[in-house]
Amino acid sequence: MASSVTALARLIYLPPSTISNPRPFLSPKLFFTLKSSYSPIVSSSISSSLNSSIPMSYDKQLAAAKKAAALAARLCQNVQKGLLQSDVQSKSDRSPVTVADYGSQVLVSFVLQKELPDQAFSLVAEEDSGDLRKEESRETLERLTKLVNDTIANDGSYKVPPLSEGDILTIIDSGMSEGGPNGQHWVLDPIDGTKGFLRGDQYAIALGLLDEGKVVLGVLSCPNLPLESIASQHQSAVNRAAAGCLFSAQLSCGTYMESLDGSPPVKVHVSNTENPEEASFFESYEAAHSSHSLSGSIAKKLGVKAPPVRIDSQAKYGALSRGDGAIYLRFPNKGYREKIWDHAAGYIVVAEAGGVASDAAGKPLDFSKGRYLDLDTGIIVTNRKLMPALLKAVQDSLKEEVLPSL
Ligand SMILES: Nc1ncnc2c1ncn2[C@@H]1O[C@H](COP(=O)(O)O)[C@@H](O)[C@H]1OP(=O)(O)O
Ligand SMILES: [Mg+2]
Ligand SMILES: [Mg+2]
Ligand SMILES: [Mg+2]
Repeated sequence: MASSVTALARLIYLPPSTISNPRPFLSPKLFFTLKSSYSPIVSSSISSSLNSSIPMSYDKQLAAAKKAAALAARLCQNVQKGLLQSDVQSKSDRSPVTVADYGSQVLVSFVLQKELPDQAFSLVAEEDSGDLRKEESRETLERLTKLVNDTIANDGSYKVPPLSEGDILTIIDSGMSEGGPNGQHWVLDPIDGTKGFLRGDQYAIALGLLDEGKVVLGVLSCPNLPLESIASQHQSAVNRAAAGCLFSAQLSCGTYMESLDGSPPVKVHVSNTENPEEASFFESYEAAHSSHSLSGSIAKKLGVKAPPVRIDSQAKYGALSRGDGAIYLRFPNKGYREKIWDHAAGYIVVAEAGGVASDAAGKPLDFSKGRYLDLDTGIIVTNRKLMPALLKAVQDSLKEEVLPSL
């Protein structure tokens, strides 16, 4: 390493003392500009030597991710307002949801590429343009294009000509990356918790960044999540409280929450409780997404007294990261394959707040395998003190229960 840094120092005329302690003399910006523009061999040997002791900064990517997820939330909120006003919940027509899912994906991809023009762009996202290209989707595509252009124009940050329908389709398909263990990949669920979105309940725009297969930052935009704890509130009271939370986390930097209207961020921490009797637990609102009977039996074995808090989407990870509850249990039907966009952002939001997520066998979640998580049975999330007892209760309950097949 010393020889690489010596060569770099000579090239850019840094003082000799920089060679033994390079980082303080290089602002993060200059350091990463140098790192990316210097020859690949030297730059990789510098970065691997430095990475072992100095954490990489993802500040710029985090700022872009927050902006993207907040703008997408605005589009989703507008669609959801219209959806509830037109009482479309009682109809089988799900097109407004589709418009919001696609619109959110377009805005996130658009903002990331505008904010980070010098970086290679790879996005693993839930939606693709296949259905939108069909003749019967003409009206949806028209409406989507207007919605996206109106949101960009109202925001005012980007002076660009309106996007065409063709642009919209192309941007949606920028999310078709396969991810994997090498390089950086954004991971996006443009609306996580579609059923909650339809009901007017919880949903999240979930955006994470993988670097060499590890989640290094995550943002959860939760437009309907109350700013105050939802620990034991009744759902109707929860719905009336001031809402709209943006969680953000970066590796080794903690987790922060701010309001979507722009209050200053506050650091959050998971519940510290070691006593299961004081712990409450989250699970899916939808019984089809996660076995309520299995989590009920686990909670009972563990000694949890409180009834489950059932909400949709990765808002559960956000709520857990600020200590609203201490446990999140997720046991989909046998055969259901979890996607990385359903957990990447939530995973780091909880981990940086002091929590831990694993599969039902206690293995850490592995985001490096492509679009799917390859895991055993379910996902469990809690604080570090409760994890051993939770894992035992999970394994004992799993022995007793056979999950239904899909
Ligand atoms: N059959 C299913 N089992 C488990 N999860 C599902 C199923 N169908 C959809 N999902 C996904 O589960 C997540 C929400 O679950 P929950 O709200 O219960 O935590 C969403 O990512 C949702 O996808 P989507 O992103 O399309 O809404
Ligand atoms: Mg999802
Ligand atoms: Mg989704
Ligand atoms: Mg979906």
